[in-house]
Amino acid sequence: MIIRSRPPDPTGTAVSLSPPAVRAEGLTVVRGTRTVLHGLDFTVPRGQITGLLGPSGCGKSTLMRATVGTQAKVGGTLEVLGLPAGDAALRSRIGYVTQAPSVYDDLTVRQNLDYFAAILDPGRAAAERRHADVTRVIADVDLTSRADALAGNLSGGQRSRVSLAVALLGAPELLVLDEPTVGLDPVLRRDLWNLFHSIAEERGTTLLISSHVMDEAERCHRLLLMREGGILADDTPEALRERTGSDTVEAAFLHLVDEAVAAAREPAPTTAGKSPDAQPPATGPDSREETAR
Ligand SMILES: Nc1ncnc2c1ncn2[C@@H]1O[C@H](COP(=O)(O)OP(=O)(O)OP(=O)(O)O)[C@@H](O)[C@H]1O
Repeated sequence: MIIRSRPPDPTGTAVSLSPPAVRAEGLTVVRGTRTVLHGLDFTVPRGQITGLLGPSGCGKSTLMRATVGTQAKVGGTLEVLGLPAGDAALRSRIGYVTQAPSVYDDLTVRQNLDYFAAILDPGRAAAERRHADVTRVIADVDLTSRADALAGNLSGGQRSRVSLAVALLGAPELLVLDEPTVGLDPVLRRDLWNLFHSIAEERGTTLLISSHVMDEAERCHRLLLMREGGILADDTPEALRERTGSDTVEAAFLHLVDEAVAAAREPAPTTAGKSPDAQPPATGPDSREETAR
């Protein structure tokens, strides 16, 4: 189990010895015949919660799939915990929750977790450790009282939390959560965000969490704001609000969209900037776009 007692250092100085949790340079992804991520540059610092926000279809899930190594046709540089994304050594170090809960309906909550724990940490010798890990993650997601209920008899929100519990097994260093709070009531959403913060602060885990609910942005340490397959901003919520003179991250986002649209209307500068609207055509002759991992 990897538990880091050192709290995240907002200056980044104390963690500078380890590579960032995620480092992307010129990250490009092609899905079908379309380029859906256009040469992204960003880093995700360790031990913090980074929110990945943007409208539906902007590429959040694609970026997450690339990060966990399940996306084909990924070009450019993408390093995760210092290794190339998709490296086999990363499998036990990353927890990933997709948008659709992936649990067996005909097994109880505990049986689901026992099953996944046995894959992650097999063998009789590990039985006691597995039992403790399963009990811990069920408590983490507040499902102890439903541990013996069939997953198929749980509510949608409870099933999502079983998926989250699976991702927490083994205490991964990086948790990638694709819209974990979608469809949850406000109380559960608040409780889950409290859990995310305690995981980051007490265990030093890095969380990359997508959402298209802008009020969740305020709960993150850092934000990657996305639009149309590009990164519109990479900053803290406070800095974004300050920079744009906005009261909320949502207003800051809209301000940045307006800026990007206005910039795209201006005559092309000599070199393209980082704005997605200033990128060359998605199907340009960059050979990296066709490189499958
Ligand atoms: N299997 C696929 N084949 C081709 N294109 C796809 C596929 N899946 C997604 N896309 C396209 O890739 C782009 C990015 O999709 P993605 O699912 O990453 O967006 P998203 O920001 O996660 O959206 P949402 O918030 O609705 O989940 C979209 O334009 C989408 O149409």
